[in-house]
Amino acid sequence: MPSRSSAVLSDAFKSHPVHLHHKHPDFSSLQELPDSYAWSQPDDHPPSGGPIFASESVPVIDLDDPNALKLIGHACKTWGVFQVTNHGIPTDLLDHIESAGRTLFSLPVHQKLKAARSPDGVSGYGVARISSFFPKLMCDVIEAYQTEVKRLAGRLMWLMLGSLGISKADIKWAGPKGNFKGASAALQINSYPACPDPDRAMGLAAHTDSTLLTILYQNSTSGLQVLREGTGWVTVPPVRGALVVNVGDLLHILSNGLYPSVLHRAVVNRTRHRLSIAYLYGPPSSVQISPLPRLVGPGQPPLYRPITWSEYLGTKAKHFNKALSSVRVFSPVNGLADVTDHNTVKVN
Ligand SMILES: C=C1C[C@]23C[C@@]1(O)CC[C@H]2[C@@]12CCC[C@@](C)(C(=O)O1)[C@H]2[C@@H]3C(=O)O
Ligand SMILES: O=C(O)CCC(=O)C(=O)O
Ligand SMILES: [Fe+2]
Repeated sequence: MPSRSSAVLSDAFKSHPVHLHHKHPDFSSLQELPDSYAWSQPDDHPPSGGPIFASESVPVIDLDDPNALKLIGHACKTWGVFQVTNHGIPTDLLDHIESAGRTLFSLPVHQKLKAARSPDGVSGYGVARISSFFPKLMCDVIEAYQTEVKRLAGRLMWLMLGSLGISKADIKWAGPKGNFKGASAALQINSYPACPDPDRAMGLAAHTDSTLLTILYQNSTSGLQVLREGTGWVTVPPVRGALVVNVGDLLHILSNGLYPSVLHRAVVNRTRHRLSIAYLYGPPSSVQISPLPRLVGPGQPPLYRPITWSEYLGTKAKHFNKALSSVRVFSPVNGLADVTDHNTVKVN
């Protein structure tokens, strides 16, 4: 993570430090799920031993496909998530990051704690910041970074924006070369140890990312699930060499709700360790994100007020899954809840 990015992001948490006082168990030696990790959401949780089989699956898009722009637009509108192949990041490099992540997580707990993340920090070893919103613990860890995906993130931004009819002239903050040079980002490595009681545990609770987009590498153990309206939780199966792309809350705002951010979570596996690496990508610190003028008009008022990434992260740290609706300015006349608001997520 460039130091500039981390300054931008850590500023966001200065006023919302998260104090999580708990032990870091050595998962490799645990035979039973500790009570502090036992969740009680049986209805909301898949049975152990396999992915949910849905009739539809998350689109896998070949970036070399001449129809990639159209396919991406459709995926953003209908799923909020898709996988990409032929993205230009060599599989060898992905294997390399995975083994670097494994090496980090296999260190003894006391060594990992030497790099513990502070309550108002962004990087370091620890549980996800959203843990403070849940009474039970998740098997999740934060760590360092990689930068090769930045170029891919810029390319995906133009594909996603292009599919909305937005051109380089419309996004001044992409810089004179249009390469989003000033973009901020955080790289998070998540480790989900094998769990003796996966039906009662949670890897990472349901959330949307506070980003423009997130690029996620997952190893060969499945666990990522996205919420699909009318279907329920759908597993995003690992595809060798592919990367998952999530629409985040800031793209939701920028697109005036046309590309809704995707609610997702990670479940754990009884026998297999799972690793994922999330590249959380957002705008430069000074940029106010608001619905793009091209996407608003007489029949389509701007639905969200302007907000910087740092301010949005602060809002998320306070309101969690109600953050997006707290930024919303225009309420539908029929008084119905916005289907794209994720404020009805059940917690224990
Ligand atoms: C830039 C960021 C987004 C994030 C908070 C962070 O500073 C770095 C970690 C990100 C993450 C990953 C797991 C889920 C999440 C909600 C969390 O607790 O930490 C996201 C945050 C986010 O997108 O709001
Ligand atoms: O591990 C996963 O698949 C999900 C990780 C995630 O959602 C995140 O880091 O924001
Ligand atoms: Fe996420």
